[in-house]
Amino acid sequence: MSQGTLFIVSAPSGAGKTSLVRELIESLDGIQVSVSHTTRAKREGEVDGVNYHFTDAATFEGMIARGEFFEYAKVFDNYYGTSRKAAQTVLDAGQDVILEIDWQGARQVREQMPEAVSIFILPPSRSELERRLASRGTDEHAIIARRMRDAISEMSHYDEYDYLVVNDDFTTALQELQSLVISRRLACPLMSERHASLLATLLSQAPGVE
Ligand SMILES: Nc1nc2c(ncn2[C@@H]2O[C@H](COP(=O)(O)OP(=O)(O)O)[C@@H](O)[C@H]2O)c(=O)[nH]1
Ligand SMILES: Nc1ncnc2c1ncn2[C@@H]1O[C@H](COP(=O)(O)OP(=O)(O)O)[C@@H](O)[C@H]1O
Repeated sequence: MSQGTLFIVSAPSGAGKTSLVRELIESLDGIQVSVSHTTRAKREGEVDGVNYHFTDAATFEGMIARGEFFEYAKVFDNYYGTSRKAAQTVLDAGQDVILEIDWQGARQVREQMPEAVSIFILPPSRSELERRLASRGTDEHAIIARRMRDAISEMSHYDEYDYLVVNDDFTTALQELQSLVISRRLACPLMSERHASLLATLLSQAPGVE
């Protein structure tokens, strides 16, 4: 079975990547998001095993020691990481997989899988980023201030990515993400099995063709 494509999606906190990725996987078949592990506290409404695998630091460090992470990093003083199992299970099923990770994790993934496609999502302005962080209603003022400070260093890595999407109008940004996934699927070197068998038929027994 052919392997799916691995997409990396990064953005400063509050830019809208979780909302966009959720809509993207609902709107397209054959694509899933990998569920990360984290040591950060669960927010109201979040479900263990769905939004994240919520773990304590000792468990996370045990997984690091056993080499169970494909990538991991410390972000806002907490550990976040993608287990090898989480990403590989989806890819082996022939599905595309999205990793919602920070720039440090993105670097680790590119080293191991240079064919991964990376996308950076930008907010339309700093003030709108702050407004979104506040309007989400999930974080205290101090946490929002910390995320705003770290947003600039996260965004400074934009040029390590293959594509940039500005999340100003949500529908436009979603359409751009859909186009990136679809165009990757149509790319020749990643020919699907359907295209491979069509081409085998078209190019075989071609009587009279030089
Ligand atoms: N390296 C890495 N970063 C992650 C992973 N999961 C999430 N992150 C990063 O951690 C940041 C904080 O995530 P979170 O606390 O859920 O806040 P949110 O992005 O504002 O929803 C995100 O912006 C991601 O960039 C992961 O598995 N690996
Ligand atoms: N294009 C957009 N316009 C206005 N609000 C948005 C847009 N995209 C996302 N949001 C809102 O901004 C907040 C942060 O989005 P979220 O997906 O949680 O961001 P992230 O995962 O990048 O931290 C949420 O309340 C979300 O509904």
